[in-house]
Amino acid sequence: MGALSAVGGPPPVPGATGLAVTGLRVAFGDHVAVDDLSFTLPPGGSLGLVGGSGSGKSSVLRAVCGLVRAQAGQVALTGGGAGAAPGSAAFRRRVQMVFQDPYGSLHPRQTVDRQLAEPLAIHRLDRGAAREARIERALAEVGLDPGLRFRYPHQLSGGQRQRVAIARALILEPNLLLLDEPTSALDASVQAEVLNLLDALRQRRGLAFVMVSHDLAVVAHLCEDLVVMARGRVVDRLGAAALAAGGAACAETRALQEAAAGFRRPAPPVPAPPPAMPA
Ligand SMILES: Nc1ncnc2c1ncn2[C@@H]1O[C@H](COP(=O)(O)OP(=O)(O)OP(=O)(O)O)[C@@H](O)[C@H]1O
Repeated sequence: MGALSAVGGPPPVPGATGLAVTGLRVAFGDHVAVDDLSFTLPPGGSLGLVGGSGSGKSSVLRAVCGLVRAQAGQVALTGGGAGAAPGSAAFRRRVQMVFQDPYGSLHPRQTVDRQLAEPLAIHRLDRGAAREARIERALAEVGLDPGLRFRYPHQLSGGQRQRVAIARALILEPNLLLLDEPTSALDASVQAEVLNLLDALRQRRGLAFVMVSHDLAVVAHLCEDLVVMARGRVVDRLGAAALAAGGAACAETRALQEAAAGFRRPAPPVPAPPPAMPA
């Protein structure tokens, strides 16, 4: 990614869903990973969760979608999704997660077709022509060639695997995507393709995003707002434009900005113009 750039975000669409997390606490034994954490995501909005390693970012996403049990706090959908209670089938349909490592999140012995059909079967949406139509649409939406439909994960590139994982998340037509470092396992050029795909899907479908990333440039590119975490707590909240402008007031945010600047690759040298031909 290049310099940090702010995004405007799509206008809210009717039925767009948001998220309210209040007083969330997640502990693993004696270790408190998330401590009294609250944030809101407006319907159709996009929020980046950033912070150092071990600050609790992934635990927040896992608690929101019910993969880990929260010891305290509330998770509620707002906007069009209000009323779908955590744990209900309606919530599981509306909220989908995309993981960092598509190799780990896809079943190694199942074809793309089967991976995409499974959520449809769970939610009883696989009757008759609906199964075919949904699978074909999901593949097209993530730009995957229909010829890859009966391949296994090991027969795909890393970028193709992550597209399958995104298609699997989209096939139930969710309103909120939880993205846990969705591009960090990919090569830089493929990262940009997948980020552009996510951005386009968000605009097209009016999706809301919560995205965890180490990479401030990635988050600033895709998200309008950022929450900075340290030691399981929120220590800063700022807009992508403020992040791009630099000079955050919070020490943790500044440290992330400095780390991002330190890792930014220098621009490639501009080739010298060819020598002028004698007249
Ligand atoms: N299943 C688990 N069992 C025990 N401890 C866990 C578990 N999951 C996370 N932790 C611990 O909780 C803390 C927060 O982890 P978490 O993965 O949420 O952080 P993170 O900010 O996403 O880190 P990273 O950026 O390195 O992925 C860490 O100290 C981690 O070791």
